[in-house]
Amino acid sequence: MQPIADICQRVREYSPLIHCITNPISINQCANAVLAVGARPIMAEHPAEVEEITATARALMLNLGNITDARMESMRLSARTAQNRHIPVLLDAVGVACSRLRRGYIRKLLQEATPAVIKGNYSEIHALYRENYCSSGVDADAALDVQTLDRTAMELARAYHTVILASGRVDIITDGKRLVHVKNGNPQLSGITGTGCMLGALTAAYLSVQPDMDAAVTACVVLGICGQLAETDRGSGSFQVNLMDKLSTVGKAEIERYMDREEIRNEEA
Ligand SMILES: Nc1ncnc2c1ncn2[C@@H]1O[C@H](COP(=O)(O)OP(=O)(O)OP(=O)(O)O)[C@@H](O)[C@H]1O
Ligand SMILES: Cc1ncsc1CCO
Repeated sequence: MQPIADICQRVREYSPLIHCITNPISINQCANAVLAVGARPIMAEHPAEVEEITATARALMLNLGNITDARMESMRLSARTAQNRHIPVLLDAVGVACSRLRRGYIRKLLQEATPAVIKGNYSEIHALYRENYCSSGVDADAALDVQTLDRTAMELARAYHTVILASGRVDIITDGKRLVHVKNGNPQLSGITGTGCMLGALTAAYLSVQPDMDAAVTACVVLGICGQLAETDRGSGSFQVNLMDKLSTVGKAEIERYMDREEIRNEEA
């Protein structure tokens, strides 16, 4: 795989524009995360302008959290533009395990366009695989284990010819041939809203310079290490501030020192 510090460095060097169509709950954290790692966010979502905006971007992030009619229409238009122009897309299946509307929408979207990466927490990825699986809320079902998600993610990646990123205590990334686990992270990351959305935004930023599964691995390592370094006993407000500080300052030395990534399977080798 490409060295993670090199992928990070290329984003800082080129300052790519990242178009994000996302939910209003975590839109600010996502924009700041993209800026912190050296890319430029644009959070445009009006259906009449998104095609024009996507065409100027180096990657597109689509996030289903807090879906509305307007955002559904915009995401479809932007996905089509990105597909035609070979702009990599990160699709974040937020809430798909608890909503028939989102499940139906994502299925249609996937018939029209192939994202470079589909991401979700364990429940969301499992819901894309098992038609009848449901869970409540946007957080992950604690009963789903890593082995189950390894299988689910690999089969989904093969079926959709894409990369699957299943986030959780262990992040799972696969393109159907390679399977990587990233164990960096901190339980405090699940104590503030939107860290999963930030992971999607960071993956889109790294996809702009590395359009394959190494972009997703890089985002998991960077967010995970920054989560570890941000740990605090002062509470979740301070953790959120520390996290943003670490994202904007983390460098090669810390990445190489703390990276906890394991290649579980590689059918290409
Ligand atoms: N218990 C944990 N220990 C270590 N890292 C964790 C833990 N839980 C989540 N993370 C990390 O937090 C980040 C977000 O993942 P998570 O699966 O919590 O997203 P999510 O459920 O989609 O979040 P949200 O809906 O709030 O955006 C990932 O980088 C993941 O590795
Ligand atoms: C809390 C919440 N609800 C819809 S999206 C979102 C942000 C984290 O996914």
